[in-house]
Amino acid sequence: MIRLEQVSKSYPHRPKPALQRIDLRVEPGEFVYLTGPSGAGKTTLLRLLYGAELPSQGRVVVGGTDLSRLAPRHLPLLRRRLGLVFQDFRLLPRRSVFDNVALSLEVAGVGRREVQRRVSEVLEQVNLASLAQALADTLSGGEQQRVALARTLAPRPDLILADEPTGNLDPDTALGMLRLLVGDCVGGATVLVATHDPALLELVRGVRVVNLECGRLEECA
Ligand SMILES: Nc1ncnc2c1ncn2[C@@H]1O[C@H](COP(=O)(O)OP(=O)(O)OP(=O)(O)O)[C@@H](O)[C@H]1O
Repeated sequence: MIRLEQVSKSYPHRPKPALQRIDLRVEPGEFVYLTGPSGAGKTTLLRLLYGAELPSQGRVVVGGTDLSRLAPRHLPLLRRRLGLVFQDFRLLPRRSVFDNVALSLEVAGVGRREVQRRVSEVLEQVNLASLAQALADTLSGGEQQRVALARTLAPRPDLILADEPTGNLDPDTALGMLRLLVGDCVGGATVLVATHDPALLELVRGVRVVNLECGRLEECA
């Protein structure tokens, strides 16, 4: 699903590269934690995977598409197969939970009936069915983050990239969120979760951990 070959990324006016000669393979359906201290290059790596940055050297291949060569006009097509989860999830505050999730399908051209069906299904999965008609800004932080996750899951992405998805959540709520990302509701998608928080790694065990230190990669047992 993901293949990075000798990928380096340097930013202008920065003495050190953000990423150095990274090799990484992630198989379809795999769940991977991407860890490392602040500034190690986690966000940069994710940005390369959704085409927000180009590598300075090396190849970035996502779902068979070489992003290092992709023309910008083809990016929207690739992004349709991706689901992004950020700490700053930006819901439409005065719209209902249902509408916030439905929008992600409507922009993809999904018909009304199918929108109804899929939004209901995904709200069940993230345990928000009872709040479907609530306005987004009346929800708790954890509930809002689950709406954001539902919005990401509804179009059934092949690859989910999450950057500090539990950043603002208390440990119990963070665990709930991670269980969703590891569980059935991602529908077999490949999931990459970036975090600098070691406590998060304790929450879900038995998953692959890939560690970045100063732009270099090491696999942890
Ligand atoms: N747009 C940019 N322009 C210049 N330098 C950047 C840019 N984005 C990131 N960097 C630099 O690249 C390095 C890696 O940053 P990055 O945000 O990828 O790290 P991170 O591991 O995600 O950190 P954090 O956990 O704090 O979010 C840092 O030194 C950062 O200052």
